[in-house]
Amino acid sequence: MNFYNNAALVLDHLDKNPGSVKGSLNASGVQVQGGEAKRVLALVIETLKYKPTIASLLETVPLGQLERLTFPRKTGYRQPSSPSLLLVMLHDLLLSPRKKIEASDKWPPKEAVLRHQARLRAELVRIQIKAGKSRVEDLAKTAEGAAEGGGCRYVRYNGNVELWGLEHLHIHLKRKGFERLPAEVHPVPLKAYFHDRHLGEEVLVFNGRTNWWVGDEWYEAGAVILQDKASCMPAKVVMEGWTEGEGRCIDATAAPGNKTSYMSALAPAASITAFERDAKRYQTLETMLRKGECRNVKAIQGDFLESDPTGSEWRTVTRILLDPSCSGSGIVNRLDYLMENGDVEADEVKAQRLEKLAAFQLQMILHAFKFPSAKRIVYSTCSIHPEEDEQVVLAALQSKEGKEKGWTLAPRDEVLPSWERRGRAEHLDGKQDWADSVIRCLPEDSTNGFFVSCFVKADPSAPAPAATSVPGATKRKREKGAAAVSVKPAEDDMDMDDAAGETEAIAKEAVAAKEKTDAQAERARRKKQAQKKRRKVDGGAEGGETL
Ligand SMILES: C[S@@+](CC[C@H](N)C(=O)[O-])C[C@H]1O[C@@H](n2cnc3c(N)ncnc32)[C@H](O)[C@@H]1O
Repeated sequence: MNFYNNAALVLDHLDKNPGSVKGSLNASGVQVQGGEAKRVLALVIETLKYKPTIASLLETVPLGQLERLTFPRKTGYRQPSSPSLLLVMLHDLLLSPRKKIEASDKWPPKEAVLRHQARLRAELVRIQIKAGKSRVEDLAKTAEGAAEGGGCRYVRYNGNVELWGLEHLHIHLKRKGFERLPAEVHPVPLKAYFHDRHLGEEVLVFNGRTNWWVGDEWYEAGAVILQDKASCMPAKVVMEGWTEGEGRCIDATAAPGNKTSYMSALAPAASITAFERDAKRYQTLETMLRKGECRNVKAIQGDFLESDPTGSEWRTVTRILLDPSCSGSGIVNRLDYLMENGDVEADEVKAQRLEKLAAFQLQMILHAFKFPSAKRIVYSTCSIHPEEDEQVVLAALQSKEGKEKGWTLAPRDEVLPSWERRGRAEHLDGKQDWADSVIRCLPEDSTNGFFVSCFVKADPSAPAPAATSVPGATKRKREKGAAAVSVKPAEDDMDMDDAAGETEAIAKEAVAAKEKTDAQAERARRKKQAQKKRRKVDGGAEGGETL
């Protein structure tokens, strides 16, 4: 497609010979005139405005590596791995008003880019969130801002990879020309870093434009992991004060495994079970755990809600992390909100979607409450909606299960106390101490939009009830309140470190998921009946984990 090839040629020329865009058009040998020349120039200028944004996208979605296509010279196609060709196509697909590559669908470079468009769009949203921009157009300004100092990038040192220690990482970074600063400085200088004051020594903060890890041996070995600060928080809070011999831990909704991997590194002696319901995401989890050398984690492909909390295998579980499917970040919805302004129908769809997600989230918490030895349950979302955050927490605290078992919120002292942005009391029955107990994060904090809460048992010393499980038995009681709208969002699950989801599809998928859930519930009911019959025949044997 000559239009894009021509614009790419001009950009290539500009890269090598800085000068005026018009001058480059003439000097690059591109044969266009009149209206077509103006069109090429406009594309070049617009692409230049967003170049840092597109470059960041290509770091995370390395199309040049993912698509190893070559085209015979005679076709006139440039390699899609040519950075400039990708730049101009990505500009048109993601950042132009039409959001479209103006070429035939059969043009191989376009086909190659479109294969990754869902991931690219999700990554763009992530960049937008990080930059705190409500409109994609504002990223052009961000690019200029980034040149002067930009946002932050968080790198977590993974102590599980035993070959190297944290001190060696500092030496490695020094060799790469980075200065370790004794305290926070904002904006972070391009060639400096410091450790995060809320999370501790293992989380290092760099300038948002740094990418030293690309091709770096530490990164390749899994000894450093790129993980947003907010996404580190739940793991840190759930493992707070963990002591050896204390009991087992569960990550109930684990894939892709960022938080599991951090839990594992924080307490290498802890025995952690990671549940993941979705088969494809389970594969990603396994890869992540293998790469991160999480030797203390056992991954299970299964539904956390189908585990039997009183089964012998789970009786010693003391800590549970719940980071369930959510609206895919409240920030995305903040953008939706701006687009949907005044659109009553869209508001209704949004409200229904949130209601269903909240019901599912509550169901997960109430299930976790049933683990007899549990004393610390962290519930987090990458949503900024109180419907999925404080209101779910409040419903859990006010539930029969929550009250009977004495669940309350951990005091602020135990939940990253120095983090200033806390919860909203108006959604927590006006209780300021509860609001202070929970954490909120916003893009203004140089993190993704996030929510973290921590339930603790008022009397953790209360004796655990005796095991009541039967081999192979599945206990899947529906929770009061959650039962009527029980929903398991399926493919809409999204974590901000996992840019694979398309949040726009949530509403439709939630409805589809509900139908699926109803069918599953019916199957589970039949299975239970059959098990009951079998148990009668077996005479009720003891023990055994259930899934
Ligand atoms: C927000 S993501 C979790 C991100 C993960 N904690 C991380 O930091 O990498 C939610 C995950 O939970 C899974 N999930 C949702 N409901 C589940 C359930 N009932 N049992 C097990 N996994 C579930 C989804 O498939 C999805 O992979």
